[in-house]
Amino acid sequence: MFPLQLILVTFSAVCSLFLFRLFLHRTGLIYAVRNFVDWVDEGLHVHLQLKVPEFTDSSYQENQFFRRVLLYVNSLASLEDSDFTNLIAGKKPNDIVLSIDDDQVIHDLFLGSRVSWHYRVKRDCENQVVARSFVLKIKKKDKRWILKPYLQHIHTVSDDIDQRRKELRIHNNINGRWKSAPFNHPATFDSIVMDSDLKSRIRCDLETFMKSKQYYHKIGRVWRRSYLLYGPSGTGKSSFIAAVSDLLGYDVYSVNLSQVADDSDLNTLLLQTTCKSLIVVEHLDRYISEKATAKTTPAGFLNFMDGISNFQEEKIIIFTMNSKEGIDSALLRPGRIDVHIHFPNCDFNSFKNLACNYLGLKEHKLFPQVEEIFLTGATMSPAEIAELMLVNRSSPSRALKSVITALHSNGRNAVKAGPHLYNSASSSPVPPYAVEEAGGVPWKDTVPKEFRKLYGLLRLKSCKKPGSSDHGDEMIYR
Ligand SMILES: Nc1ncnc2c1ncn2[C@@H]1O[C@H](COP(=O)(O)OP(=O)(O)OP(=O)(O)O)[C@@H](O)[C@H]1O
Ligand SMILES: [Mg+2]
Repeated sequence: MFPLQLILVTFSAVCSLFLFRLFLHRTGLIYAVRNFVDWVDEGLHVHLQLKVPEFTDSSYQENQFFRRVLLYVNSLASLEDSDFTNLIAGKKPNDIVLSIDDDQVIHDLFLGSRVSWHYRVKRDCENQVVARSFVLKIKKKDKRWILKPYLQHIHTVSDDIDQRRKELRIHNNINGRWKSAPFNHPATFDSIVMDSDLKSRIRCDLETFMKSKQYYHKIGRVWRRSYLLYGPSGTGKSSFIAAVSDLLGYDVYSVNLSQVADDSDLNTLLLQTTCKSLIVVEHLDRYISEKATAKTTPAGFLNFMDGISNFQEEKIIIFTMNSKEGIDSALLRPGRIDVHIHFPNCDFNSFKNLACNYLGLKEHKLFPQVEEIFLTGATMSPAEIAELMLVNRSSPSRALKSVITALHSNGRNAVKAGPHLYNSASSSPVPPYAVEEAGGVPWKDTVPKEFRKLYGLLRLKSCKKPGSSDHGDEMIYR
């Protein structure tokens, strides 16, 4: 009898606690309780107040730190959670941003310590702003260990916001000089169709890189990262570069190697690039195969890559190729290329993503038919499929039928041409959208043995072609 009573009492206590919590939440009382606890906590500590005026008193010059604090405070999640704040139009169309209101106090948590920002605005009799300032309030006991890192943190965050907001530019080399223009490519990380797991790994890799200055310096490496994007034409490599530029807020320096006069020209161009930029060399395989017209020497090109690797801080370098076959392994070795990303032709999954993006379709009665055709080994590039969807967007059924017809004829051609390397998942030696850290061959674990054997044979054959070895000692263009 006794244990039953105990269970009943415990059960009713848990239920009452739960109901009480629910009541607090529903009525907003929990908010009042939290405010009260904060108020008591504030009263129990001695505080230090630091003023950040908009203008310096002496010379009436703009205080750059005020601008940084304004950016920082407006980005705080606690502003979103506050009782009242301003909504204003952002710089991009349809962009709405939060902005702190006169006399508002916003709290922030840094290294476990609570700090607050009070936004003070002085107005004249015509309601015009005369002076603005922020007052930072921190506990005196925390000052010694949080103030310096906190101010540094504000610098970093505001830099990051600045970087994302600035107008992106693309620089192209013409006659030994960079010519720049606004870069308004619409591709974003969300609009790129690729395996979602791989996409988030790449996004994470890029974002980690951005935050790793201190780590790189600690291990004595130059803060830069290089990527190789390889795959058939029209699979999204250039769109991906635009998406990376949009994600990081980095300008693009697109190196046109055929416009480079010689090695020293290439070197000078490199020195003229700014930090926080993407250096892009597209279609490197094509340039390498045109040995006769190449104006840089192999050593000059390796110097260019090493120049970025050894001296150029806060840069991302992206190379694109249609195929890695026949490329000298010295060019692709770890340290020169950190990450290899494969861009394959469409499989059924990427087709479905394109159908969702371009036609707004999540399901359709023709999907099983499309899947069957993909299973036969037929494939097309995302660019080809996207184009068919775009022109037929007013009728999704017509769009799908045209994709089916095109896949059928591609499939027939593919059968006539025999197996080729970059096909859908079933016939490709490299899984769709593979990513390899330099030196790694992850697909070995996932691809059936027979395909690896077949790929081995194909590689052997292609290696026998003169000058096509990717393991050879000799340089690939002379
Ligand atoms: N993975 C993809 N996701 C979304 N759109 C894509 C993708 N691949 C291609 N497209 C569409 O096809 C067009 C051409 O793609 P993109 O220029 O990026 O291909 P690429 O791989 O750079 O080709 P190339 O090797 O010929 O330079 C893009 O404008 C885009 O609309
Ligand atoms: Mg391209």
